[in-house]
Amino acid sequence: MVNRVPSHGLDDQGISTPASLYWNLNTAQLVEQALVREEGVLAKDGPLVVKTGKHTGRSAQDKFIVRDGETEGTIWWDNNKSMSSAQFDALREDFLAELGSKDSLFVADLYGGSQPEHRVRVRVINELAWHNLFIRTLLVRPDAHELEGFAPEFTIIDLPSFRADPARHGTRSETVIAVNLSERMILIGGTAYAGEMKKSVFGILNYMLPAKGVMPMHCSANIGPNGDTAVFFGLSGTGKTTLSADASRTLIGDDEHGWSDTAVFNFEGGCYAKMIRLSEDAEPEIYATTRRFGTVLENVVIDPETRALDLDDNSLAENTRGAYPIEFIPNASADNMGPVPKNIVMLTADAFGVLPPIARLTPDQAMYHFLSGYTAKVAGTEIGVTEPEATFSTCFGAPFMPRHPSVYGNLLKERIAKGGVSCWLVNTGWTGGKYGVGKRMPIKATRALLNAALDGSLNAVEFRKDPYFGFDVPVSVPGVDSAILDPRGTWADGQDYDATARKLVGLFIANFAKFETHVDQGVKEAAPHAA
Ligand SMILES: Nc1ncnc2c1ncn2[C@@H]1O[C@H](COP(=O)(O)OP(=O)(O)O)[C@@H](O)[C@H]1O
Ligand SMILES: C=C(OP(=O)(O)O)C(=O)O
Ligand SMILES: [Mn+2]
Repeated sequence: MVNRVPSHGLDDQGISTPASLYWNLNTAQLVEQALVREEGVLAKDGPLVVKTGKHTGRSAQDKFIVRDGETEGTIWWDNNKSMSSAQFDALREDFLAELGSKDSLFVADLYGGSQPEHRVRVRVINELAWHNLFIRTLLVRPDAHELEGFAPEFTIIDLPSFRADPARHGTRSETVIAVNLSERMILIGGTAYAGEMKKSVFGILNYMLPAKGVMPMHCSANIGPNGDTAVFFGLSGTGKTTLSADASRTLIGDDEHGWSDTAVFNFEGGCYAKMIRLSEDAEPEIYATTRRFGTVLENVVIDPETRALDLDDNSLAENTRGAYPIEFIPNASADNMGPVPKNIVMLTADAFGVLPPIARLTPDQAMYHFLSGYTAKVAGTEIGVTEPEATFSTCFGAPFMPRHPSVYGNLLKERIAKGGVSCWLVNTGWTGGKYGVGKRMPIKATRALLNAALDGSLNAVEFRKDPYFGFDVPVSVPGVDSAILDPRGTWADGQDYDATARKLVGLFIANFAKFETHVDQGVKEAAPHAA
């Protein structure tokens, strides 16, 4: 087994363990290890299939940032939970003791960030081979030469079997994601959901890059045939991954990017797609990744005999996931980078049936919607609960933003002010009125509208002003059923639509109150009105 110990070993970092250390194993070696250690099984066509147990998604309430001299004045504490240095010290001591009790550990040296001058060197130490495979698949893989002298700037220790102690560590539960920005260490324990690792690296870059004048973004990105980059902001489930994989455009990445003076660059080197009810017809590129070696499938149900996948089975999780290297998508950028954007798309999944499937935004409206970060969930699964649930998550990613939203907002504002960028709001949510009646927007319709927006042809059609939100909505678009362009028309009773629209406007206005003092008059006036 290739297992070259790098020049900067764990001893350099004050970490000592009798465990066998597996350094920078490749995909085949890590899959082999995962199977030998019975961490997962192989699916029919090659993917490694694993279960994460209790945690099948992120534990946002269990994430903490250490509050110290470095972070006191730089972190947006209203949105980030704090941990004291003493609590972190105790946690680190216990993590290091636990490392000492392991027989084997897997270590990967990786980059967060594709643009060389803006990346961060991250070392990830895992107790699970499949977690090591996951993070190696998701982040940017250094070449053999770069690995030799690799000196980590940040270290992540990821121990799913660790149990945090609320009394000793100040945590809320046995689960902990503790981020120490001055010691440059992240400790993840008590959860096996692999997405926690990649989003931790996102948090690091979201903290560091604004100081270098780079805008970090929770978005996907791709490049059109004319070299026109588009970025797609959106909260989880709004369609970043789905819509960015489009055969007619070159994929830069599906989730986390930086916008520097010269480029849009992926923070990652892999994608993390939702697998639940994935359709081969609507998402052929992503579907194909479920049929090859190198993909890691989390909580996807598999027949123990035939090893066939059942992507429709949500018995282990609704949030079933697939991780694969970006080159598994046929038309992916070789360097995970593209030119600065021509189009900014804000994705939302509106469950109220109020927002149109596409709208054109002025720069002020774009700022308003960026700071609002609206999406919605359909009502809960309990019988009788029919009201959709609105979520406002600023910058379309509040859980990942260590700094105040105005920091990210101002970076966006500067970029839009330079000119040459068109902004769009795209609703991938539910049409046709109240939930129960409504249907999710067909992926093909969303793609058709997006492509018309991105290739410029949408600018040639007739627009109307939305009476509530004030943005421009196309009246008809070639190749798209005009009926879906006007949400009010899809409701059985227009007055029901109006009542629901007024309610949603009220939610927007109440949510935006906290930003009023941070924005100028133009952005304030971009607020919706209860017409
Ligand atoms: N019109 C649509 N646009 C995008 N996704 C849709 C649409 N309709 C249904 N979906 C489904 O919604 C989910 C979007 O998730 P995903 O692309 O992973 O979002 P994100 O990457 O923003 O978290 C996928 O499961 C996709 O199949
Ligand atoms: C990985 C995640 O991101 P997204 O759902 O936006 O793809 C997540 O939220 O855990
Ligand atoms: Mn995604």
